Amino acid sequence: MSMHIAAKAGEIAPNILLPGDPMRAKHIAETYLEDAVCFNEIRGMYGYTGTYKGQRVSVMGTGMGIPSILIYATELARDYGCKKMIRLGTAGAYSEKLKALDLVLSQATSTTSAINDHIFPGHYAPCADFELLDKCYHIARERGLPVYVGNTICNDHLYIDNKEEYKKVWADYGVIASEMEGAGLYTVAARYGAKALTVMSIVETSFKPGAKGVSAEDKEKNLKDMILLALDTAID
Ligand SMILES: O=P(O)(O)O[C@H]1O[C@H](CO)[C@@H](O)[C@H]1O
Ligand SMILES: O=c1cc[nH]c(=O)[nH]1
Repeated sequence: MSMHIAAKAGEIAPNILLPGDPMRAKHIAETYLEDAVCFNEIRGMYGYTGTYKGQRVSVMGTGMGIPSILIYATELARDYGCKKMIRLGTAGAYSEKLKALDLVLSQATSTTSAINDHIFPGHYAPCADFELLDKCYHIARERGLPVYVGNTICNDHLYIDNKEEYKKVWADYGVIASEMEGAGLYTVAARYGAKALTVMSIVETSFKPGAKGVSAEDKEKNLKDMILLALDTAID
């Protein structure tokens, strides 16, 4: 067991999905994994291991924000040997071409966080593992999913004054969407020799059509599409 994860050695699979929301981890395990066994309940951060298409896969929540995911991703990669770490989460649109429920694969991530300022003598550029990114993109295209790949921003805040002006600065330089954990995940994965990718669904956009008009059925289909995309990317 590590400081925040109760699993014994070998109870967590090398390939793991990492939603921010622990209840989403529970939903994925109960709905998409066979023979899922819970390996963590510490702090309500549920983690499960089961099988998908005959292969062992784990899923665990990470909480919100870089400090939270840094703790879990470090323990999973360093102490449990996780090798493929796929974050799946929700995001805000910065590019005008994105609409609600589009999928975004974070190729690289800018950040407002200072996590790396004390490690490097310059500015580190956290990026996705190319193999995972390439595989995920091609599966999404084969399935006809609305998928976009690009630089994203990992913010330390969700709420900010003058949000539209703030977004425009990043969007003017090609940043397409925002979330709050990816830079931590990509940095830790690199440090411990794991492959990482962030897959996101757009839930907030000030552009048309916005997220408010989206039906419950479309949301459910989008969640299912994203989970199956992440699972098929995660297996060997
Ligand atoms: O849906 P998740 O994975 O939590 O991701 C996004 O949603 C949360 C904010 O609502 C932040 O954690 C952000 O990164
Ligand atoms: O704008 C948004 C929406 C969801 N999650 C974020 O981090 N930002």
